[in-house]
Parts: sequence; C-alpha cells; structure tokens
Amino acid sequence: MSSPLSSKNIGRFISIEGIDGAGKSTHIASLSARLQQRGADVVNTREPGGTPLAETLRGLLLHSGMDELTEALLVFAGRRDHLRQVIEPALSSGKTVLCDRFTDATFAYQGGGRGMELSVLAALEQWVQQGRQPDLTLWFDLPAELAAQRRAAAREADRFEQQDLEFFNKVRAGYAARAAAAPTRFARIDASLSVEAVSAQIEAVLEARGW
Ligand SMILES: Nc1ncnc2c1ncn2[C@@H]1O[C@H](COP(=O)(O)OP(=O)(O)OP(=O)(O)O)[C@@H](O)[C@H]1O
Ligand SMILES: Cc1cn([C@H]2C[C@H](O)[C@@H](COP(=O)(O)O)O2)c(=O)[nH]c1=O
Repeated sequence: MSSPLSSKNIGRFISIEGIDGAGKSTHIASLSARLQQRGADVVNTREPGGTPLAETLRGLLLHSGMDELTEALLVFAGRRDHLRQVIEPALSSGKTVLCDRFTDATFAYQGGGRGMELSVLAALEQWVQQGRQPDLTLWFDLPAELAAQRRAAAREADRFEQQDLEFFNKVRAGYAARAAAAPTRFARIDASLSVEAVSAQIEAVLEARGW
C-alpha cells in the first residue's frame, strides 16, 4: 500500500477536461473568478504539472519521445506529487481546487488515444489516488475536426497536438466512456457552441449544484 493521502475532504475538487482545442483555457479564468465571487478560496492548477517536479515531467511529456507506458508512469508520478503537495492540502483546508485536466485525461489519451490497457491505468489510479476523484468534471466535448480547426489557428503543436484525427476521435471516445461510467460526477458541455453559450452551460451546471 502506498503512503496515505489526507483523509479529510471539506473543499471542492473540480476538473476540466476535453480534447486539445476544446476551449478549456478560454473559460478557466472566468470560471475561477465566478467561484471566488461566490466565496470560494480557489486554487488554480493543472495536469500534467502543478508542482515544480510535475512541471518538469510535463516538459518531458509534451516534448520528448517515449512509449505509452512511460507516458502513463510519468503522468501518474507527477499526479502523486501534485496530490500530496497541492490538491490534498488545499481540500483539507476547505479550498476549491480547479484543475485543468486530471486522471480522466490519462484514460482518454493513454487509454483511448494510445490504446493502453485500462486495467493497468485503473491499478495505477488506485495506487496513486487512493480513491480521490474530482467532485465535478466539466467535460468540454466537441468533434475532433472542429477542435483541430481551432488549434490550427491558435499555436504551435506539442507531441499530443501533432496527432491525427483518428487519435483525437479515440481520445474523445475515451472521455465518453469515462463520462458514462461516472454520470453524476461528469457534466458534458457542448463545446462546439459559441464562447457565450459554453459559459452559459457552465453556469447552469454550477447553479444546479448550488455552487
Ligand atoms: N466556443 C468557441 N468558439 C470558437 N473558438 C473558440 C471557442 N472556445 C475557444 N476557442 C478558440 O479555440 C482555440 C483553442 O481554445 P483553448 O486554448 O481555450 O483550448 P484548450 O481546450 O484550452 O486547448 P488545450 O487543452 O490544448 O490547451 C483558441 O484560439 C480559442 O480562442
Ligand atoms: C493530464 C494528462 C494530459 N495529457 C495530455 C493532454 C494534452 O495534450 C497535454 C496537456 O496539454 P494542455 O495544454 O494542458 O491541455 O497532455 C495526457 O496525455 N495524459 C494526462 O493524464
């Protein structure tokens, strides 16, 4: 058994997911501000990354060649450090953690996209997280073709963003499978709509939870 994480859980843990170019970054700052206006003490963070060690691993993941198992192990190594250093202490002290990607991304990218055995990812998930899951996952869902058009207009592509449409269709299917397995935690956002319409959907999800 790995050493225990915190047993307390008084804060809220929100993750934001979707294929590259879905529009997460466009909405995170306003979502964070909206939560703070309602009284939350918000910690904004991301994966891969979120601690000095995990940010170093992020650089390798995004820019160095490696096989899918190495990718998954690096992602979970960074996640363990992130949980211990940032996420668990914040939740224990009642803060709201707003995380740009978490483990659903591993199931979608390394599982769906790269084709890794989901049972291996599930075992790593249990070892590393010991049951910790987000309270709410906002899944920005849109067709891979539309996300690719948005990315093309936006920036230089990293290792993942260089993948083809087939890869991103599999990643999207990976997210759909995770959402189907955890329908209460997941809220699907139709990210193909305008920025305003996406904001309105996020607001409706938070309102429905009384957040
Ligand atoms: N609803 C939208 N309609 C049209 N364009 C959008 C919309 N949302 C975001 N964009 C544009 O699409 C591009 C990608 O958006 P953004 O960087 O927010 O995506 P992302 O999901 O954070 O991507 P990544 O996960 O790869 O960082 C940006 O140029 C952004 O302005
Ligand atoms: C957490 C996580 C992320 N990835 C991939 C997904 C994205 O392509 C990049 C991160 O880039 P972003 O600009 O922060 O979206 O990393 C992954 O493959 N597996 C994971 O677990």
